[in-house]
Amino acid sequence: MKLSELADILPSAANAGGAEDVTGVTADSRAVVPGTIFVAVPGTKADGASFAGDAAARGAAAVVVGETAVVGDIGLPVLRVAEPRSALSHVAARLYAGQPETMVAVTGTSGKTSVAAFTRQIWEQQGLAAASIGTTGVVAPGRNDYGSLTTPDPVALHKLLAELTRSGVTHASMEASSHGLDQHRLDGVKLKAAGFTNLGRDHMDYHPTVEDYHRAKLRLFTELLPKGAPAVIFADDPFSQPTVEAARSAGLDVLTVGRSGEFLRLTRVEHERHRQRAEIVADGVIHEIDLSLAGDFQISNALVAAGLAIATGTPASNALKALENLKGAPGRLELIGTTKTGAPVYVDYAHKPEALENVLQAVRPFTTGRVVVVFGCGGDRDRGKRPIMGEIASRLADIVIVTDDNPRSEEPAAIRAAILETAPGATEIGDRREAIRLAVSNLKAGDTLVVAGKGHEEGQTIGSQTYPFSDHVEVRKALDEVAAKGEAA
Ligand SMILES: CC(=O)N[C@H]1[C@@H](OP(=O)(O)OP(=O)(O)OC[C@H]2O[C@@H](n3ccc(=O)[nH]c3=O)[C@H](O)[C@@H]2O)O[C@H](CO)[C@@H](O)[C@@H]1O[C@H](C)C(=O)N[C@@H](C)C(=O)N[C@H](CCC(=O)O)C(=O)O
Ligand SMILES: Nc1ncnc2c1ncn2[C@@H]1O[C@H](COP(=O)(O)OP(=O)(O)OP(=O)(O)O)[C@@H](O)[C@H]1O
Ligand SMILES: N[C@H](CCC[C@H](N)C(=O)O)C(=O)O
Ligand SMILES: [Mg+2]
Repeated sequence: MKLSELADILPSAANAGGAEDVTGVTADSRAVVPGTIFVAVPGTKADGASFAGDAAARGAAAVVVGETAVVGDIGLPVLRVAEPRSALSHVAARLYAGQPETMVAVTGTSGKTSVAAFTRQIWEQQGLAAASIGTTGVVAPGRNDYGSLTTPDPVALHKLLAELTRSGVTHASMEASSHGLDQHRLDGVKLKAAGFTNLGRDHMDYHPTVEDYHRAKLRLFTELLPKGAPAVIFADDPFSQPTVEAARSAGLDVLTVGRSGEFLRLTRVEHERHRQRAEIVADGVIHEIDLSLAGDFQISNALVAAGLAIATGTPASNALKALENLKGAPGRLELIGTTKTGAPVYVDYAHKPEALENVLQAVRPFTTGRVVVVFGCGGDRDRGKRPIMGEIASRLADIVIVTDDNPRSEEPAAIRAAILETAPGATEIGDRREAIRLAVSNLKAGDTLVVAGKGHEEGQTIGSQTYPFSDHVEVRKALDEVAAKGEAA
């Protein structure tokens, strides 16, 4: 593609010269090869513009910078745009062309991974070639890649979307993180619909205020969805109303779901041990649905997913029927096993206050004994959530074991101490493996154990090293050990 063919995205490209072919785009000068457009974005640690010379030396076709960036004479077209990150996304979408015909995105503090996975599963059950993209990775026909970012950077994202499209995928659901929205990673994605789950405390290390955080999430509705497109909004959250208002003023077709929802109204829930029965009214018709998932919050996620599927063409009765076969996303209130006496052990990804609160409340109705929780807080992340999570754990669990969860560059004991400040009765065991062993070995009939914070993760990051570690594997081992001891005794 010629540079001038990108003139609608990069206005100054029209007369920049540069006859040679543009072969790619990147925001990292180290990834430049001859023919690449280098987009200099202002980062948290460095200003991309300071790498323009490096990009030129590696053969960049042109450099895209913000309006005020300072770039010396590098012998290349320097194209100025108002928002380099947005330009990066649009150029990536053009160069790595091809997107599944029906794409939806979901945002919210908690539930994104679950909703993205559920939406894919509903589509799959209709016989559609569907994919989901997010924290736990990419799942598509014949493909299950472990993930890293919740919303991939635009270059990786568009390469992926193009690949999925080539392999025949027509439907894709993706997570829109607040970082991703704030950094314009989704600006080049053509969305048919979007969903909102809830808003709680998160990423206070990145966003200055909760309002700023909410505003970043709202971009999905106010800037990315085309006018008239459906916005599926969970109705029972404190932030539902402001989200509905923002979506309405952006001219979207607002579809609310939940107990106070109008599009899908939840009228009754009966909790059973590892499943629940829900009554959902859609367009005046009552549907009785048996979900094989535990937790009220999973019903909320299932409703948002059903809303997205219906809004993009799946008949309501099919979408709701499909909820009966949903499988939870890996590490989201995932039942790993039970002790000999029947005490269930769950692995869950709750690593923020509202999530921990929800998961502990979710297991209470079917716990006749004690609720036991093992958790920690990540290092180099929001410090403010530590005492909040300590308080929640001691209020909602009967036994609290505070352990490590990716301490990263911080002193692990100091992280634990910040949690323990508000969880005075808790037991402190830094070694996560030991913490899990102790918790499992003390379980009695009627108890429920939740190992929270790492979910699907496969590593424990201590300092700058990531060691293989999986809650799933450790719980399994602990359950086997306890069973073996029981037999030996
Ligand atoms: C905090 C954050 O969001 N960082 C993102 C940000 O990086 P940054 O601002 O720190 O970049 P920087 O180091 O200051 O460098 C500025 C620019 O110079 C470039 N550079 C740098 C060095 C060089 O030699 N040449 C060069 O061109 C860098 O590639 C970058 O484009 O811009 C980069 C390029 O777009 C992103 O890749 C990077 O995401 C990193 C990988 C990251 O870890 N992000 C996490 C926090 C994240 O996005 N998480 C969310 C939310 C998860 C959740 O909800 O829990 C997610 O969607 O996963
Ligand atoms: N709708 C919900 N409301 C409250 N808590 C939820 C909800 N859905 C999930 N959770 C809790 O949050 C955890 C993470 O869920 P999920 O991975 O689906 O959310 P996410 O938004 O993708 O999170 P992340 O941003 O960390 O990837 C779950 O393990 C559970 O504890
Ligand atoms: N995407 C989140 C995941 C946090 C998971 C938790 N295990 C932790 O390490 O804090 C982050 O990197 O902040
Ligand atoms: Mg996620």
